[in-house]
Amino acid sequence: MYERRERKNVRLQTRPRPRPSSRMNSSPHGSRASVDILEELQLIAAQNLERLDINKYYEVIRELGKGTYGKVDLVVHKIRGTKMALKFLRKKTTKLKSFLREYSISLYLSPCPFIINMYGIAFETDDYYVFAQEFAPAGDLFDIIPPQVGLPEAVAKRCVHQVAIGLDYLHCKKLVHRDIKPENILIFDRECRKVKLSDFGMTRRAGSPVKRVSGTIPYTAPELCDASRHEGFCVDASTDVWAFGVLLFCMLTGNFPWEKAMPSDAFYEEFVRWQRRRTGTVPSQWRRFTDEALRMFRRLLSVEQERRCSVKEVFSHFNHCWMLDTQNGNSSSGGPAGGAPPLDMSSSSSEEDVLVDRLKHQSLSPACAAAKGSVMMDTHYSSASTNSSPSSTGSYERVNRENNERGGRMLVATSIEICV
Ligand SMILES: Nc1ncnc2c1ncn2[C@@H]1O[C@H](COP(=O)(O)OP(=O)(O)OP(=O)(O)O)[C@@H](O)[C@H]1O
Repeated sequence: MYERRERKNVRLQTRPRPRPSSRMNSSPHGSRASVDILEELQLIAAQNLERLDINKYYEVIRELGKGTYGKVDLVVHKIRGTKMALKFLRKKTTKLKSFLREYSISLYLSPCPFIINMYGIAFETDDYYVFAQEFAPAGDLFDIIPPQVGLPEAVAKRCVHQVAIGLDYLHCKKLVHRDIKPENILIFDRECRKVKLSDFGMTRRAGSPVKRVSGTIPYTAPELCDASRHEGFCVDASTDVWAFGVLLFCMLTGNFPWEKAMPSDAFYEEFVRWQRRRTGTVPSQWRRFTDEALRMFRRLLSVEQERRCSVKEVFSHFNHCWMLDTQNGNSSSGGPAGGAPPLDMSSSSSEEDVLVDRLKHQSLSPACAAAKGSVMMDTHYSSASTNSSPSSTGSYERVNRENNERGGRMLVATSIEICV
C-alpha cells in the first residue's frame, strides 16, 4: 500500500505570489522563472477542467498502482485506441490545488526525455481528479531489482544515468522531487534501456518552506529524519541527492543501507563513522564497492547537507567500475552510459511559451485530444534511449512512511548477508 502522508501533513506556507498574467516576462537570463510558468499552467488547467464520465472515453484494462491518495489505471482511449496511464487522485483526500500543482509540474517537466511524458488530458469525475500519462509497459524499477543481489552493474549504470539526467533537469528548473525511490522510476523494458522519472506529487520549488514530515523511509535524508527539529525545512535539492545515493545502493545490492538515517540505526551509525573518517574501516555492507564507487557514495551521501555534491557529479564516475565482484556481469563499466557527458536539457523561454500557448488553445478533455488526433504534447523531445538488463525485488521491500513506522517486513543490509 502506498501512502503519501506528507501530502496530509505538509502544507506550503502561504506567501505573496505574483499574479499570473496572460503574457509572462522572461527572466534576465532569457528563461521564464518556473514560478511564473507553473502558476500559469495551473491557472489554465483550472479554467479548463471538465467533469466527465470516465467510461465514455476509456476502457479500463487493469490497475497499475495504488496509493492512499488514489490509483493509476492502464486504460485504452475508446476512440483513438491509445493506451494511457490515468492517475486518479481521490477528491476526499486531495485538494484541487494539489492536483493542479502535480499536473502542472508534470506537464512542465515532460519535455525531458527522462521524465514521464504527458498527454494534454486532465479532468474530474464525481470522486476523482484525473490526468493522463504515457504508459510505462515494464512497470517501475522496484519490480526488477533482485532482492539481496541487486542489478548487474551495467544495467544499474544505464538506469542511474537516465535518472540522473532527469533529476538534474528538474534541479536546473529549481524544483525538488522529494520522493526519489525505485517505485517512482518507471521503466519501459526490463533492461532499463528506457527509464523515466515520475510522480511529482511532492515536488516543490527549491526554497519553499515545508513542515517536518512525520515518519521516515530509508531514502529520507538525515536532516529530515531529525525528530528534534520542529521548525520545518526549506526545500532543497540536496535531499534528492541523498535519496539518489540510497537508490544507487539499493539498485546495486538489493538491500537498503539502513532503515532510517538516524543515530539509533546501527547500520547508519557505522556508515557515519566511516563517512566522517572516524574509522578507516569500511562498513561491512559497503565492502563490495570499489574505491571509486565509495568516493562517489561519500559525496552523494555526505551527512552534512551543504557538503553534498550535485546529482551531476555522478556523471564523472561512469567510466570506473563500481563493484568489486564480477558476478552478475558486474565487471562492466556501464556500457553506453559510461562516461557520457550530461545532456543540456534546459529548455528555452520560447519552448516554455509554446507549452503555455498550446495549453491555452487546447481543451484538457479526452474528447478534444481525440478529435485533434494529438497523442502527446508536441513539445516533447524525442525520447532518447540508452541501454541494458535486470529482474525482481524482495529482501528489500516497497516502503512508505507508514509501513516503515510500523516496522514492516523490510530488511536492511546486514553484515551476515553482505560481508564479502
Ligand atoms: N505511467 C505509468 N505507467 C506504468 N505504471 C505506472 C505509471 N504511473 C504509475 N505507475 C505505477 O503506479 C505506481 C503508483 O504511481 P504513483 O507513484 O504516481 O502514485 P502515488 O500514489 O503518488 O504513489 P506514492 O504514494 O508511492 O508516491 C507506481 O509505483 C507504478 O508502479
